[in-house]
Amino acid sequence: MHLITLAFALIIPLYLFLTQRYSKRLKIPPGSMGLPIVGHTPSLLKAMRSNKDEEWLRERIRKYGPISRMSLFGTPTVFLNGLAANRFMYTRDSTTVGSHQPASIKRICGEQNIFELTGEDHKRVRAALVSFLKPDELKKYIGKVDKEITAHIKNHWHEKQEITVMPLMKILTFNVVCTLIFGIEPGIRREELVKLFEKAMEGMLSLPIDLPFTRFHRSLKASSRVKAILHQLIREKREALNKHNISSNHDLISCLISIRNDKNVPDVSDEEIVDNAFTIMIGAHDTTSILLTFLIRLLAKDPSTFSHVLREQEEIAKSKASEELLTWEDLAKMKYTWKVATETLRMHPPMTYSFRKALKDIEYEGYLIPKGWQVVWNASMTHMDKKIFPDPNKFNPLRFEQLKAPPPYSFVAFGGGARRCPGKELARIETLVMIHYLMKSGFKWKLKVCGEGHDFFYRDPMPVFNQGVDPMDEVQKGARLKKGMLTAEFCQADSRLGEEISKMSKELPTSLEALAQEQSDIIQLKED
Ligand code: HEM
Repeated sequence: MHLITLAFALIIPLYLFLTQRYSKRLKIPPGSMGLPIVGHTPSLLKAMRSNKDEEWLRERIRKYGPISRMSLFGTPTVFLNGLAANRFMYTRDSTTVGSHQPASIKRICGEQNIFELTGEDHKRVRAALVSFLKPDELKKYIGKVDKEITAHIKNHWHEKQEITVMPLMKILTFNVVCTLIFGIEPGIRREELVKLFEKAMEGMLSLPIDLPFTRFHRSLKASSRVKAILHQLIREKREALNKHNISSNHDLISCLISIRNDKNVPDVSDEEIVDNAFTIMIGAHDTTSILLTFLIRLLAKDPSTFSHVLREQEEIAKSKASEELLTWEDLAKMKYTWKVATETLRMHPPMTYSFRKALKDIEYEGYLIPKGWQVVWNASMTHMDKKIFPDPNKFNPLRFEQLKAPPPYSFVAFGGGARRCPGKELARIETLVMIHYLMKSGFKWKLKVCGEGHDFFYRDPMPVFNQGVDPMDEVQKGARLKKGMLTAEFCQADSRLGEEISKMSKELPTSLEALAQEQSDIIQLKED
């Protein structure tokens, strides 16, 4: 009898709790859907293009709280913010949230790109990419990266008084990725690809309206040309592999072609290879070039950090013969330099927005995220949360030296969870090798004034540098540069610059080297 009473005493409250919980009608988050069709897209893109998107989002948070609804890129969207939101989104399983990109990205990168794949397909393609990008495998390629970087410095930095950093970093990371991912040697094909990729990038975050005058249309055209080249490349590599002219670890594409499942059939289809090689090229070269540009800029502004990095790199250089290539063990010694890079990523993460799609109704913080809606969050807003990173506007690499690591999902420059960046190791290798050779070559650099305004970059969707930042007094006063000292200019390698090049010369430069040279010449000429 006592047992029956006890059972009722437990079961009835549990029943009431559950029925109340699920009969409670969850509310859709507060907010609005903005203008018909375009929703909030133009307003957010405008804010990004004037580097005010965080302000724009904070205004929403002030108005509606950390969860609100809006309409972005033609899709009903829930915007989430904060550490709890990062944790929530990165730890959802693949049956609750699917990866999802704005329609423009999906169309330009292709339906089979890893960001679009879910469940088993995502696991399979990710595993194939990781088999090439994992540290144990990448160790073998440090020599290749080393050679690309020393050649780059020799061609673009030595004996120059001024350089434009961003376009050069793009050329550098493009070349590294061309070697490692595509296995394409320098030449006409690389040159065609670099231009096509830049064009494809321009329409990544745009309204997907495919009309001849839209950015989206131009990007789509560029991406289909790239994909045709990639299909041709696959045919050539397959033949070379069959004839044993190259091995399966020659580059990422050869590796993907060679992976077979337990039924001995190719594990990754040609479409998947093309879409993912394309996506990786965009993800890999833009992100790392942006990290390097901000890093060079921050080093120019902080002599004490500069000399600390210099000491670390000199120690490593001393232990090596003059032409000896860097090794995995050398990179492991560059601990301080990587902390400086990590702090750079905290302050200026190249990728800030993540997109997912609710695959079922989701309850979050008492609100309903309806099935089919897009979820967007600016994960790296936590990088500037003073409760997590005290004095967040201060560039302080030592914060990553302290024993207390930031809480999980607060430092998210490389994302988190099942979709965290598999290219982090390659980005680390490129960054450390580049900084090593800049220091070893004895360069020092100052920022050069070449424009007005406080905002030195904006997002489109990746950071683009405005011309002219942080004037250095000595340069402004016209002090002479010491011999051998480089002035790092941060100028935009965008279409405006392209237009100027076209105006000055009917014939565009044909080689990448010439392109870089032209860009700095133009800046030189403007100053004259
Ligand atoms: C500084 C350099 C880099 C940064 C800051 C960066 C950042 C990120 C972030 C934030 C994500 C997650 C996006 C999300 O959750 O929505 C991501 C994913 C990804 N990244 Fe990177 N990345 C970098 C370099 C690279 C490189 C060098 C490669 C390839 C060689 C690469 C390949 C990828 C791929 C394939 C994904 C998708 C992973 C998946 O969905 O499973 N990234 N990256």
